[in-house]
Amino acid sequence: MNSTKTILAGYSGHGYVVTEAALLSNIKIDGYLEPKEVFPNHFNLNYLGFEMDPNFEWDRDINFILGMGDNQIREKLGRFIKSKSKKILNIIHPSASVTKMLTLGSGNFIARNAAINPLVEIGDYCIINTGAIIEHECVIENAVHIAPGAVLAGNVKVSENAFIGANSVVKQGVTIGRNVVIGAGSTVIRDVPDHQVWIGNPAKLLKK
Ligand SMILES: CC(=O)SCCNC(=O)CCNC(=O)[C@H](O)C(C)(C)COP(=O)(O)OP(=O)(O)OC[C@H]1O[C@@H](n2cnc3c(N)ncnc32)[C@H](O)[C@@H]1OP(=O)(O)O
Repeated sequence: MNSTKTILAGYSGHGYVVTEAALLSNIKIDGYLEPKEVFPNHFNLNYLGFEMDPNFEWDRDINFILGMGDNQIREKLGRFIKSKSKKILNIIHPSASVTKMLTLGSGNFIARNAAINPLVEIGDYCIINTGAIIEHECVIENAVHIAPGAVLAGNVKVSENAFIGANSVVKQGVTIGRNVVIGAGSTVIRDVPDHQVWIGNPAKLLKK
């Protein structure tokens, strides 16, 4: 009998979306982790404490699901969980259309109606959100969030911790730097250096 528990870390807005996708994928969630019990408890999950609590029992047989939307928090927790030699599941909504020719790390979430074409590489702890389109040969590094409806044309590279805003478009071959934020509805036609916020069409620097 398999006694491995599956536990969701982070049970609020984004966590609800991940929870629904997991349940639709027939993944049973044994409970959630938060600093405090969450009300209302929309999915009637069991409260199992907080992973940063010194009394948390790491020696149990646990697989984790990451439910937090913030890139840096998600990456930090993902690395911490891995340091405890625990597995972090990828959650893929059953309606997502995902190539078999995908290289995928762990702790990722691929949301409802996302589309991912061949030869894409995705690292760990990423969110490919609702209806996002990831075209051929894109490379997405760790802890990236591609927000709902965003389109990455072919051969785009998105570096660690970047956030590509809702409904934005990134032209083929463009590289997005680390910790970059692309504002909602932007069209990015040239490379964006690390640690910058760009907006508009064509996208331009808002701030560093
Ligand atoms: C499931 C989910 O919900 S996932 C989340 C999806 N959410 C998104 O995609 C939102 C992405 N975030 C944004 O677009 C934000 O507006 C940011 C990060 C680009 C900028 O945020 P802030 O730093 O707070 O900027 P702020 O709101 O002060 O605006 C600064 C200026 O930029 C303009 N601006 C802000 N965002 C945008 C945008 N997306 N496109 C065009 N102009 C913009 C503002 O009008 C303002 O211009 P002004 O100075 O002439 O008045």
